[in-house]
Amino acid sequence: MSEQINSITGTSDAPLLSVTDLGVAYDGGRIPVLSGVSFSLAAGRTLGVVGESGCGKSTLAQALVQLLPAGAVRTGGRIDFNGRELTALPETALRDIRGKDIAMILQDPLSSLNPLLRIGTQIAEVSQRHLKLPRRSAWDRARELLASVRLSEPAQRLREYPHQLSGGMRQRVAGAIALAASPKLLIADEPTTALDPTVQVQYLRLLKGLQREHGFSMVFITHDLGVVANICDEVAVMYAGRIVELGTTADIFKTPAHPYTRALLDSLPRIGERAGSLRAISGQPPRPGQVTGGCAFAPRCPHVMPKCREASPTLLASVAADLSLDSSVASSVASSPVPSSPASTATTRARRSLAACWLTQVPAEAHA
Ligand SMILES: Nc1ncnc2c1ncn2[C@@H]1O[C@H](COP(=O)(O)OP(=O)(O)OP(=O)(O)O)[C@@H](O)[C@H]1O
Repeated sequence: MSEQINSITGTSDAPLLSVTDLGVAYDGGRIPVLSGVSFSLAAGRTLGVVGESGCGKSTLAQALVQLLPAGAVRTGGRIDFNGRELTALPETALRDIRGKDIAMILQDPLSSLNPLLRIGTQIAEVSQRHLKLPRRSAWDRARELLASVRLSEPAQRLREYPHQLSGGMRQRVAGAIALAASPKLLIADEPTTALDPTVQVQYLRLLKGLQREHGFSMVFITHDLGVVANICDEVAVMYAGRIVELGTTADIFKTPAHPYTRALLDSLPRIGERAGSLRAISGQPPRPGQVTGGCAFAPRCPHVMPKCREASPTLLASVAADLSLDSSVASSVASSPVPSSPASTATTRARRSLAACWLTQVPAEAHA
């Protein structure tokens, strides 16, 4: 599976991060919240993880650093990072990796910053701990990091406390802390959601610039496809705890295959529309534990077929769905071992992405 996914990203290098068939469940393992999640990410690339609220994005972020909340357990799968299987490491080894090789930026920096400690102390302690810098050098580095996240008067900011800064400034401090030990992977969980739109744009530019400079990979979690378009090389679209479409940002935006991806794109405001006029997708996503068999999106899908309610499709090679195809043509695309005539037409639009949808799947040989 990961070999196939790598071929989508267009990178031949061994991935920095590889997630295979990851499952997580709450309530001591009884309520599945992530199922069969697989993807890989090469060095220096950014994967956007996108989906509506409650689809499992933050749970995935927590699972990546092996910091699931109480009551949640990994039910299967593995996570490989930088040549090591994270899911097999003891907690002591994980503690060395978190904050050093893998850093996180969360939506609300107040929840990650200590209100009682000066900004400088909080940044310096990361490089003291993980890079073993002496205190003086760690403070010098903290000042440089504050300058690199474009915080004005860095020397003065070092002596301030989180409450003395605006939300945008605090998020820059969170960025400086995340970069303090030169991580290979940055996981950013909705880092711009709480910021004003203009500050959001500045912050995304900053992150992209820092990534170019330092070369880290990013998993960027967001419900906002507009943000994805700005910052991500690849996109994983999540629905009800599964990845339903995975491909390059260009493919996902130009030729979305999964009806849910289309619905997300259709919900974006169009040029000329009033700001805030986001069209909601009708219906609600299922809550964890409510998914019973079949495709979880079937109850909301305008292209649902009987098969969709019977069995859950896995993430397989897809064509850019011509959703005007009637369902008989669509099912021939899905089930024919050698593409028949209408399917051949469809395979001319075959592209390098995966989708978990009966309507859009084609046999692997059609991609040759
Ligand atoms: N500690 C918990 N115990 C039980 N269920 C939980 C817990 N934390 C989250 N959940 C449920 O797991 C599902 C996935 O939550 P998660 O926070 O990962 O989704 P999300 O996509 O990040 O949503 P949002 O965008 O709103 O943050 C949700 O239905 C949520 O209610």
